[in-house]
Amino acid sequence: MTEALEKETFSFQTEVGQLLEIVAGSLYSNREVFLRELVSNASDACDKLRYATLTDAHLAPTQDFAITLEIAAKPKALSISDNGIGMNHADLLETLGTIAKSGTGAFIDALKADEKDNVGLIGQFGVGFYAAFMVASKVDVLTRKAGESEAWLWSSDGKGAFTIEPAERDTSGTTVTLHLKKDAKEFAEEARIRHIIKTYSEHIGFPVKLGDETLNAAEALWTRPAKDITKEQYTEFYRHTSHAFDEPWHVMHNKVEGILNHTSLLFVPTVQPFDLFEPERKSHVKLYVNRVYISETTKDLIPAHLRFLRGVVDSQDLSLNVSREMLQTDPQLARIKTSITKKVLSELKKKATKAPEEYAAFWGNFGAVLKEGLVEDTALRDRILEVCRFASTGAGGLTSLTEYVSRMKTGQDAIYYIAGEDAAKLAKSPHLEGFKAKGVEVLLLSDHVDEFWLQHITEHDAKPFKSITRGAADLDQIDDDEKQEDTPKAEEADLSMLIAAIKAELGEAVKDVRSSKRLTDSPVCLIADDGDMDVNLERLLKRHGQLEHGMPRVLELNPSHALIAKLADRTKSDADSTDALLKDAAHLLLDQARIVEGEVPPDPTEFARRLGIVMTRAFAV
Ligand SMILES: Nc1ncnc2c1ncn2[C@@H]1O[C@H](COP(=O)(O)OP(=O)(O)OP(=O)(O)O)[C@@H](O)[C@H]1O
Repeated sequence: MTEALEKETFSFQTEVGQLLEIVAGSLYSNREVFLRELVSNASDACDKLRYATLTDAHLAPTQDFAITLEIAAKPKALSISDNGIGMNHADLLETLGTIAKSGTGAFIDALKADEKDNVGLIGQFGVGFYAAFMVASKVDVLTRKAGESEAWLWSSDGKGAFTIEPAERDTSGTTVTLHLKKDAKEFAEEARIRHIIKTYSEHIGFPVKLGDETLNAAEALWTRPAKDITKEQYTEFYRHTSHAFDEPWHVMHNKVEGILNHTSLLFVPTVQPFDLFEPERKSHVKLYVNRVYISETTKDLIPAHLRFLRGVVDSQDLSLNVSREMLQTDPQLARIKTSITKKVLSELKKKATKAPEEYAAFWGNFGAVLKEGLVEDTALRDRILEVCRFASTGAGGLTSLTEYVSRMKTGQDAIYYIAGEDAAKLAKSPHLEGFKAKGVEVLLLSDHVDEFWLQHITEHDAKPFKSITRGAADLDQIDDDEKQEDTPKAEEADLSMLIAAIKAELGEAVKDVRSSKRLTDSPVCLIADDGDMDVNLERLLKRHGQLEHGMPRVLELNPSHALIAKLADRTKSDADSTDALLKDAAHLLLDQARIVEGEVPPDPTEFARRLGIVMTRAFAV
């Protein structure tokens, strides 16, 4: 028997402690949202119990599901009760002392880094239950889990610790009592509470009561015809179901009738949810069967690459007895999933065409997620590619592949791209010089996922994708925008001698040394040889420990650069293999190319020594 008869004291998980300090201390302009958070939790608890009664009818509460508010005048307090699933001792320990939410660490770091925007950040994260401490100096949670006989009282002043002790409760469910802070007494006024519920909780599926009065419509919003629903009502519902604070960027409310009836009310958020890039890649759309909540976070309903969606899907045609485990193999659900995915993609396509600027904001938030679908959803790959947008060296803003192809030059037979970590840095890469000079557009791919979909999709519209940091850049066959001025170049023969000398000096540090066609301003750059792994992919794999050593790269020299021309000249006139300055220059050129790529020279001391020598020579004149 694990029952504890005494009052026990526990410390909050460190992150909760930090969070509570901020929550309690912040002058939150919008702090009435605490009530929405607690009503949401109560509604979730009712949803969960209703689901549990499907398999165990004994668990059903004696009264209809409802959320009941009570106000105490002296001392001022507000309580929120539900006859939902309730919590036992283990649940309390697990949920009301810790934050199980993924992304918490990153969130706390962001809070620490940006003290000014605490409030905005808290809004994005959604503090859930802990929002109670914005208005309460002490919070009591009296709860009894459905199917169990013991009740528990959880209590805390939000200052580092909480207590749990055995208690009495006649029925299962939870009552959260807020002992209001001095400056939060307004939340013990009926009119204020009535207004808050109307504003924030009008359309949740359960009645919220104050005395005999029901304060909300208590009708699942998605069951109403879209034409009767206002923008504000959608926003309220979005915030409620997803514990969000932003406006939805886009609302999709669809009723599909026919072989497989289902209604979906889906939202694309305006801001990135915190757990977007967590490894679990959880979906947050709630599945209902005929208005009975079944589950959230199921990949069987929403593919991982649409995990930014929030909202609900309700179908009359799924079996109510479907267990969460059985969802995985339910063919009906698989069909709903495909239908929703197609619908979302077609809505995104419309947005991308009609409102490209708005779409750019969406793309900035969720493009990297959506592109995961290029790898995972082979059936809808083309449709996903259609709504993909890319930064490029072209006409500013983002471009689609179709637009890119329409701008390709005569003689250009590939879709050129450069991949790296940061689009702004990529835009300055020396590899682009020759392409810019010719007016050939290059896509700037800066999401990790880009390297992976490019392994699967090798061409678009019969044009192959080609990395400009790998293999030869054959720009000669592409028509020039305008005739290039002929810049003086190192003589072919001299250049060959220089190349041979540098190759000999650098040895195995490089795979080869070649004359470059892609450089116009920079003296050198590094590329991956044809058939070798592209530079950025190699870097990513190394960082994730999936690759120990990279391949040596090819060092390209710009024959039109004054430095290279001088060096070539020097090799000719002084073809002495013991020329120390030339040797230093060879290493410096390689290190320079590495630095431009954001890498550190492997031997910084040697690099500094050589640079010192060369600079001394330069100033000695
Ligand atoms: N009224 C309640 N009845 C039963 N369980 C509850 C209740 N309130 C909170 N809980 C439990 O505590 C957990 C934590 O609640 P909290 O509001 O902090 O986060 P959440 O609801 O899981 O996340 P979010 O608020 O971001 O959706 C809930 O997931 C639930 O398990």
